[in-house]
Formats: sequence, structure tokens, C-alpha cells
Amino acid sequence: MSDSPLSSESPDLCLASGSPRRQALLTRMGVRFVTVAQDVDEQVLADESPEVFVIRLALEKARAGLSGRPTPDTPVLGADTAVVIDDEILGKPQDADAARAMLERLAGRTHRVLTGVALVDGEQEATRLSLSSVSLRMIDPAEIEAYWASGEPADKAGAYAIQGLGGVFVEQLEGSYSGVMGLPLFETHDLLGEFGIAYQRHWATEAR
Ligand SMILES: Cc1cn([C@H]2C[C@H](O)[C@@H](COP(=O)(O)OP(=O)(O)OP(=O)(O)O)O2)c(=O)[nH]c1=O
Repeated sequence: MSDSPLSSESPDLCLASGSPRRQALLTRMGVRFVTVAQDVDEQVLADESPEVFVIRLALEKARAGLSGRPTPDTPVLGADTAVVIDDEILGKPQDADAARAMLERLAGRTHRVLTGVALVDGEQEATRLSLSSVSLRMIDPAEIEAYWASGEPADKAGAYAIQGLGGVFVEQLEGSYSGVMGLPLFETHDLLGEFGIAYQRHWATEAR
């Protein structure tokens, strides 16, 4: 378990995620949180739709974080992001060849990005789904090589990051920028509201 920059007082929730993007987005909301470890198998099940897959994984990550929370009543947030093209789920690339293949496939086309978010507290469980459409421009092979060499694609679903260098490939986005980045702010706010987590009370005392 590690502390967020805002967690000198008791946290609003635990974030069951090792993703620095999710930590940054939750920090941006002004939520006070601690991170807890989770190690969930990210295999897609037979005949599982992308919608069901991201919600299932978000829930499994959140549930896996329950044992690491600082107090028995701290809620745990989990999320999962998938890039979907031709009804196929693209996860994080295993190596340069996989990243190259993903980017060649995504370039010049429109794909979907789904992020599932789940909040659990040991009794109550709730989920939200964020759906976006992203169109990437054509990307030439030299650009793909240079992009892989930057190190950015390695830990990103679909082998690109809209918030990073990969932003230069994004011609159009319909949906949620934060959802594509890994934690949709609108849906996360909504979930926190359902659990009565009044995190916005911190806004007045935060340096911005
Ligand atoms: C499409 C896209 C994905 N991503 C990232 C978000 C997620 O971190 C990652 C998808 O992998 P996930 O399996 O959703 O998450 P993770 O393994 O990084 O983190 P954790 O399970 O510990 O919460 O891809 C971007 O950062 N930018 C993008 O534009």
C-alpha cells in the first residue's frame, strides 16, 4: 500500500491499480486515496463481450484490493481498459512485433475504447462503463518504429497513449478522454456519489 499526495488524512477510498494514469486522474479529481496491490488474470473468457470483460475485470481488481485496505470500511475502486477493433480485444502488447501489429491495424481506422470502473466495500458493489470511439490517422512504418522506441506503447492497451506522444495519431475522439486514458472522470464521480463519498469537500482546501 502506498500513499497518494493527498492522503495525510483518512482516505476516501483505495485504488486497486498500479497504473500511474489512474492515480493521476484520481488525484486530478481531488479524491484522497491510497493504492493497494491487485494481481488479476486478464485473460478474456470464451464468448465474453468487451463490455462484459472490462466490467468483470474492474470488479475483480476492486475485490482483490479489499484485503489490502487500511480499514474495514474503506471502499475500493478498480478499473480496466480495452481497445476493440473488428470485435477483437487488444490488450497491452507483449513485444515490439505485437505493438507494430496493433498500430498497423488501428492506423487509418476507427476503433472503440471501453473502460469499466467498479467500486466495492465488501457489501455493496457498483459498476459503470465508459464507451469511446477513436479514429487514428495513417501511421507510416518509420513512425511506428520511432514510437515503439519511445517506450510509451509497452504498457498501454492497443499500444498507444492518447495522453502522450500517441496523441499525434488521434484524428478524432468521440466519448471520454479520461476514459480512454484509463479512468473516466464522469463515471467515477457518479460511482462515488452512489456510495455517498463526498470527495468534493476537499476542493476548497486544495492548492491548485
Ligand atoms: C488506449 C489507452 C490506454 N492507456 C492505458 C490505460 C491502462 O493503464 C492501460 C490498459 O491496461 P489495464 O489492464 O486496463 O490497466 P493496467 O494494467 O495499466 O493497470 P491496473 O490493472 O493496475 O489498474 O492502458 C493509456 O494510458 N492511454 C490510452 O490512450
